[in-house]
Amino acid sequence: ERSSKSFNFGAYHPLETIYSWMDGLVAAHPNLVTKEQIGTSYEGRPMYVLKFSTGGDKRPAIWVDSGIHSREWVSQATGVWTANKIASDYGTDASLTSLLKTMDIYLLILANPDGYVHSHTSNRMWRKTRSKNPGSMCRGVDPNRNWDAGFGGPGASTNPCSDSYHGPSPHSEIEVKNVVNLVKNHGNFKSFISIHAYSQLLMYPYGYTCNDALHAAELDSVGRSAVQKLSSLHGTTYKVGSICKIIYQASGGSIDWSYDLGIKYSFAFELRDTGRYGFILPANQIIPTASETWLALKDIMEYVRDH
Ligand SMILES: O=C(CO)C[C@@H](Cc1ccccc1)C(=O)O
Ligand SMILES: [Zn+2]
Repeated sequence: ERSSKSFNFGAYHPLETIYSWMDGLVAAHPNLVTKEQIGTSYEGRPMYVLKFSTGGDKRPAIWVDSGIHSREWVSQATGVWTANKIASDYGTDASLTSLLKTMDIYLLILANPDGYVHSHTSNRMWRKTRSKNPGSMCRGVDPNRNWDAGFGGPGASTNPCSDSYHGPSPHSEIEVKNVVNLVKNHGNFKSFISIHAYSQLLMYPYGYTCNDALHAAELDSVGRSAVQKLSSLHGTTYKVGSICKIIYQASGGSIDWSYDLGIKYSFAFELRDTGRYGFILPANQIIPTASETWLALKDIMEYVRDH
């Protein structure tokens, strides 16, 4: 079977390839990485988180998810590269090693597995889940409008055929429910980071309102520091701000839910680019994108570790 050595991080891979690569990563780093199934998707596919831990029980933890919107392929590819980076650098990168002495990292690479398969096999531009909507020919709920945070408010659609359809009720989507259950049962997450593409933005709550979050000033300064590190690698420029102010009002978003649950350090990345290729980012930009993004992720994680 393919060892993780020969894996091409600079390509977009189908679900099965990513899943078998995950098994290879776990096998190669048994004292650091475990794979936990957090549930299944609507169509019955397993949902796996990679847990990076050096011990303890329910240590303070950092959540990172990618691929909640299936068409944003550089997001899932960045998740794969990041998983490998953490496993490879543990033990040599002093800062990461010290972080993993006291904290755990949970990484959900394929947050929307059904949508990801659909975007590979049927419709490259598919964004939502693949659930059936009663009384409609249109499938799917926007998993980033389905969280119990300003649910159903402005910035989401009531139309099942819309790409921002919020669904019949909060957490109606099993893919969302699985994450909600894990995060609530764990109870010790300090940071919740969701990776999207594209626009080159680092955002913090809120999306459901343009009123400032209590910790907006702190989150803004953490964000600015992180994007400075990001830009230092290839000169890629990002904007920083609250979701509502920097792009648009969006209700039911994941990081609004995590923030209101008390997970202060909640952020959403919008990776490359700014519209030239959009969702169809050439594969030769995966590694540069993931590499620069890691500098920002690491900066945020170090801040969380130290505060
Ligand atoms: O998918 C997008 C393209 O990645 C933009 C994201 C912006 C967003 C991100 C986090 C929370 C709420 C909205 C969205 O509309 O859900
Ligand atoms: Zn998105």
